[in-house]
Amino acid sequence: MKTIVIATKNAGKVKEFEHMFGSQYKVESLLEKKIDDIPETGVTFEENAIIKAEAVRDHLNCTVIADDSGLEIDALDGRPGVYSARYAGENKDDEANMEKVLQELKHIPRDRRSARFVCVLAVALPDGSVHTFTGTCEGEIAEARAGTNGFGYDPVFYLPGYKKTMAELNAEEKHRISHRGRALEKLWAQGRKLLLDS
Ligand SMILES: O=c1nc[nH]c2c1ncn2[C@H]1C[C@H](O)[C@@H](COP(=O)(O)OP(=O)(O)OP(=O)(O)O)O1
Ligand SMILES: [Mg+2]
Repeated sequence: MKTIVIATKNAGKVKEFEHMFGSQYKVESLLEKKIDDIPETGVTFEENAIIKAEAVRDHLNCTVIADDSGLEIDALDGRPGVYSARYAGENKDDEANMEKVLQELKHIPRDRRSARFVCVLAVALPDGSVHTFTGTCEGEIAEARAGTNGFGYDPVFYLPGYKKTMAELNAEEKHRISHRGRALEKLWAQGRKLLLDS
């Protein structure tokens, strides 16, 4: 089976990529590789995805996919955005991040709680090229947490069409509509050749 390296230390992402790449690839991640933390110095998801993919490609000399993603809340002018992972502090605490968002939106009514998840996948190839694919998922910030599936901000991300939070969907349902699922769908449609040729 072919191996694909995902430049992430986020166990929630790894689980989703294992699910989505399914039977076709063996997924490897930075959880089992000795690579120093890569400073995410970009100001866009695209910049950070490229930084992570290129750093690991340059280290391992193989095709690498990186995922930079986060939550944009309209009432907060797009925050936490690229700072989603460290919104409540350097230790990347999902619970504290959700609490901060809920507090900031405490007095914001339902019709002004719109938000979206954004995911940019960057594929860095050994030939030096890099290719990006973007997916988004529209929703609202719930008034309280619900659900235990997924990771990150999923318990506070409400999908009006499903009357559920992202954390109340099962893995298949999430992948069908999520920012990550949609970005991967584009990679699959437009960039699959990149993976097959590398
Ligand atoms: O499907 C998702 N469901 C809920 N929350 C999500 C999702 N996708 C991203 N998120 C949140 C988690 C984290 O707060 C931030 C990603 O930050 P981001 O820098 O891309 O990832 P990270 O630092 O956790 O791991 P790494 O850079 O090693 O891939 O957005
Ligand atoms: Mg990160």
